[in-house]
Amino acid sequence: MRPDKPRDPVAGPGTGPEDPFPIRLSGPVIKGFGRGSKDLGIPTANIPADDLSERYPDLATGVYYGVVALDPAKFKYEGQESEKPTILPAVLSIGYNPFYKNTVRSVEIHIMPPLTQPSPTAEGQTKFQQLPDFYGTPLHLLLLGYIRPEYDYVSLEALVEDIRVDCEVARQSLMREAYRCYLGEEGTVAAKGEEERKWLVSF
Ligand SMILES: Cc1cc2nc3c(=O)[nH]c(=O)nc-3n(C[C@H](O)[C@H](O)[C@H](O)COP(=O)(O)O)c2cc1C
Ligand SMILES: Nc1ncnc2c1ncn2[C@@H]1O[C@H](COP(=O)(O)OP(=O)(O)O)[C@@H](O)[C@H]1O
Ligand SMILES: [Mg+2]
Repeated sequence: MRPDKPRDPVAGPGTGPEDPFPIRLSGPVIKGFGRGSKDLGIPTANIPADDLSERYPDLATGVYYGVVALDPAKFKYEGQESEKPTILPAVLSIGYNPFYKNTVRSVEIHIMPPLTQPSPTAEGQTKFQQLPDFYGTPLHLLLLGYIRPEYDYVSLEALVEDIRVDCEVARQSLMREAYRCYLGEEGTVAAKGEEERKWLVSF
């Protein structure tokens, strides 16, 4: 069960991602149990978790933050005109969803709006970003940090509120100079994270 204590506003070292991060994960967006949008109002793009245990046998289950890109041949983010994919902030869970007692591990990614836009999940708000569906679209994900373990919750509302806080922790963590460069925004140090950014947008 979720421990009853206040949450840290950021996660991971301020100096930038530390071993084993950044971690590259990718795959086509597949169907999950359909609970994200329907039960929680939080859509999560699921990608296959099959080769995780082989590639990262020690990767802890839990909640992570990172950045994602979607194949522009199949999905364009609002306002995106060119074939250059938009890199967006993301928060995700890797695990068994103890609240739902899943028996297989899943990777579920909630894609957030750019950091330059106001947060729709600031305290007191629960307007998680809802995009048009993009099932089947190839997705590249760069894991940059670990936030917390997965928990069971006393109620659905408690789970939703903790995921809202995860979104804020992810945002604040990614806002830091040493992480923001992975989003490839103007004004950030271009050289840093360049190789990872190149991989992110190559489909
Ligand atoms: C940031 C984030 C944190 C999550 N944390 C938990 C958690 O602590 N416990 C849990 O049971 N599920 C957690 N979930 C998973 C949700 O329960 C899951 O996304 C939901 O069941 C949707 O599943 P579906 O994609 O199969 O429809 C989390 C999801 C996200 C995106
Ligand atoms: N902000 C978002 N983040 C992730 N997926 C989103 C988002 N907005 C819409 N989607 C779409 O919603 C789908 C996920 O909804 P969800 O209810 O979790 O269903 P499933 O159980 O099939 O994963 C994604 O596969 C994607 O097509
Ligand atoms: Mg999902």
